[in-house]
Amino acid sequence: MALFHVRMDVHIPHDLDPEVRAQTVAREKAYSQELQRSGKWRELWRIVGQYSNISIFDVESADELHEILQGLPLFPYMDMQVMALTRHPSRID
Ligand SMILES: O=C(O)C[C@H]1C=CC(=O)O1
Repeated sequence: MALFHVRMDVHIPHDLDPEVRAQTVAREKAYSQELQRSGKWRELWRIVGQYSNISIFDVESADELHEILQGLPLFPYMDMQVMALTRHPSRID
């Protein structure tokens, strides 16, 4: 098990065909909800005032996370920052 904190900033071009945009966003939603149901996409939060999110992924490896992120329909329009997480020694649970 490996936990990762991911920030995704979405930059869809303003001149992208509105139908392509709507279809891509709909596919992104279905893809992310399937991964949430599987437990791999553990947290998904909107950053207030930005077309960005903070996510926590619970996956087997960095390679698996890479596959998941590359499979995002919005991947071509995103900047991402990934941080690998490990357990803090002061945690009590
Ligand atoms: O809206 C976003 O933050 C981008 C992306 C992440 C999940 C989803 O449904 O869309």
